Amino acid sequence: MTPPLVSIEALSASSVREGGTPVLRDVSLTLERGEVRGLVGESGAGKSTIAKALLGILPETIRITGGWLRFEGRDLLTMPSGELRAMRGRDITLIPQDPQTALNPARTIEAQLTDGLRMKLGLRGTALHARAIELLEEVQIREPDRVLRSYPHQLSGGMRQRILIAAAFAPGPKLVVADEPTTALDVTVQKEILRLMRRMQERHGTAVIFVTHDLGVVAKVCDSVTLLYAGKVIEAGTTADVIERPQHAYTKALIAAGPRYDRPGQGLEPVPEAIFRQLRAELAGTAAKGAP
Ligand SMILES: Nc1ncnc2c1ncn2[C@@H]1O[C@H](COP(=O)(O)OP(=O)(O)OP(=O)(O)O)[C@@H](O)[C@H]1O
Repeated sequence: MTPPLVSIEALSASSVREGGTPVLRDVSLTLERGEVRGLVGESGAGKSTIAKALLGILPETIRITGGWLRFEGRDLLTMPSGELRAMRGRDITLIPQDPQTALNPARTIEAQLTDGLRMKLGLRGTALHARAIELLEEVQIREPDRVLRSYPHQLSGGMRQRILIAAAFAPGPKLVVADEPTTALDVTVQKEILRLMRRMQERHGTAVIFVTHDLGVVAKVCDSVTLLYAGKVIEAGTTADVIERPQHAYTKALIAAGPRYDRPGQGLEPVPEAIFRQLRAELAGTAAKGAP
């Protein structure tokens, strides 16, 4: 039987910097080929830690204390670093949060876009240039020749994010990790970028881990969702199930808190303090269960 594309089993991690504070608590999730899964939670929930673990770029100050992280059945945590490096940027790519800082201000778009194509796909010369043009056309950038000659500061945030999306899909990856790819953009541009991401994902059949704090974004682009709080999975399922029939009080409160793309103007209730008390009690229960 083919293993899922990504399989995370009982993954636990702690922060060395914060005196051993748990960062992930027994997190399990799977991602099938072509599936788009939202990883949702507020700041500090552990979303980026999971994303970084998948890309093999966890900082030394975060230590994995248990569990498995498999990609096509192979454990990424024990994979030799050379293999992991070869896989990163080819089989697993990243769309970063902030298009402003992700691009080098001193190099043209063409120089940056073609780096990956040269290294990962071995393209050279006119074939390289032609592929760069094609990529920009695919993300609906007009005048791609001019854009390739530009420097990042000459382009808008939305244009820069389109370029990073093109770069992430260029090597034909099996998995794209999108780390809050629309947070730094204004609302109208956000919607365009979400539509573009979904179109690219469908066209290429790529699986996506979509990191976001916004359930509205999940409703728009994700097939499934895993909701985290303080490193623990609170609720997971298909997007339709979780949004239409949330089981946990925290999920219900987040949905009420909005913003909801499908119900503009509704919501915006803050999450009640009683729900955070309940979450903290549940976390204390987890810690007690895990203790020797
Ligand atoms: N480099 C690091 N070293 C040690 N601990 C870290 C590091 N980065 C984050 N942490 C801790 O790990 C926990 C989870 O952080 P993480 O960045 O994964 O959350 P997040 O859900 O992605 O939040 P955000 O939306 O703010 O990015 C937090 O308690 C944080 O303090």
